[in-house]
Amino acid sequence: MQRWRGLEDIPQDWGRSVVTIGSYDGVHRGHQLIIGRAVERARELGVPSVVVTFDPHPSEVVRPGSHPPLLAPHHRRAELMAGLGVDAVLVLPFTAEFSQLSPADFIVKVLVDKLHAKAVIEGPNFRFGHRAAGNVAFLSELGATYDYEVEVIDLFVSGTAGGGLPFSSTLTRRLVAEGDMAGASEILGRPHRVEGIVVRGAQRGRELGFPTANVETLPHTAIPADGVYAGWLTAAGERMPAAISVGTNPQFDGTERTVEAYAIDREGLDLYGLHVAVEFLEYVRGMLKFDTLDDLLEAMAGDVKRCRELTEAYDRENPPAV
Ligand SMILES: Cc1cc2nc3c(=O)[nH]c(=O)nc-3n(C[C@H](O)[C@H](O)[C@H](O)COP(=O)(O)O)c2cc1C
Ligand SMILES: Nc1ncnc2c1ncn2[C@@H]1O[C@H](COP(=O)(O)OP(=O)(O)O)[C@@H](O)[C@H]1O
Repeated sequence: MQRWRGLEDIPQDWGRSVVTIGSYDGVHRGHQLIIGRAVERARELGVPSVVVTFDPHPSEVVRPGSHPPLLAPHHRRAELMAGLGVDAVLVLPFTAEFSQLSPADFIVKVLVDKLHAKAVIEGPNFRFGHRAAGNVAFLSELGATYDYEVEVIDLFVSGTAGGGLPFSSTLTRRLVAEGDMAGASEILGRPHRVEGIVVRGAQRGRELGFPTANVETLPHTAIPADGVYAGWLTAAGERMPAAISVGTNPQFDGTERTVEAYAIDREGLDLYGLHVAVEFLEYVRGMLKFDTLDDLLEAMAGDVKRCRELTEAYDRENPPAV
């Protein structure tokens, strides 16, 4: 898959293509349907498929300080898109100047002049151009002039997550913020994951008998609500069942909010400085301040047992693809 960081990275001799445009944060199941259809249509037409996305998130430029928490960093989105068979991802720097482009100018500058769009695949709520004034009706209208077709894919509505609301990044962010990881997984099609470098903490975990890798997450990461979670810690290509703690460690009167993962039954790991991923399967309990340290230790032992059971059950039901 090709990755372009701006319009100037598109090869000069790039021919016609099938394009889909969006933030696609999280590449959730609704996104997967649209992107999957773009890949399929591209194959039918015998041309490559291109996903166009933005960095930073457009809302940050339109309303500074409003950058939403992200479900997946761009490199992870690219990995997921490559997995869907996408041929190229174009990440457009979303500048103040870019945000001023009218819907018609956006179409001409990006879709027509650069990507030579033959087909554009979007969800019904796609908006683009200055003040988000462009919609799929306008996009279709200009297709007659510029020789591209437009296909609109229905929004995916979930069974239960978020009470049956249409799948969206906003809904997924809300579920993550509430600690509803099962709901988030249902929309994403996989457990939510955060990543970053393992940094030093209070060096207390080892004394408690549960060393925890403290993960310095990337800016704007969607971090689940404070609490204890079952999930996995992936380091150096190995995915290990884990008990995860998110919070300020009230037991020790901490103030910094951390994401820490104890790889269950693993001893002697040295993870400092490694880039790791933490996946959240299920909420186990809230962050508490116990009366005694022994009470915390007893609770942690119970958490670990529960996390082991939950991750084992998940892996039994979802055997990894070979
Ligand atoms: C399974 C699990 C449950 C935890 N529960 C709590 C808790 O209820 N209250 C709390 O203050 N800290 C809790 N923690 C966080 C620990 O306080 C923290 O991991 C420990 O202080 C080590 O911190 P360090 O990695 O900075 O050394 C929990 C950690 C784990 C792994
Ligand atoms: N089973 C394990 N799970 C997580 N980290 C482990 C494990 N075993 C050893 N480690 C190492 O120990 C470190 C955590 O120990 P801890 O005492 O909590 O120190 P810190 O406060 O610096 O996180 C991790 O960063 C990792 O390098």
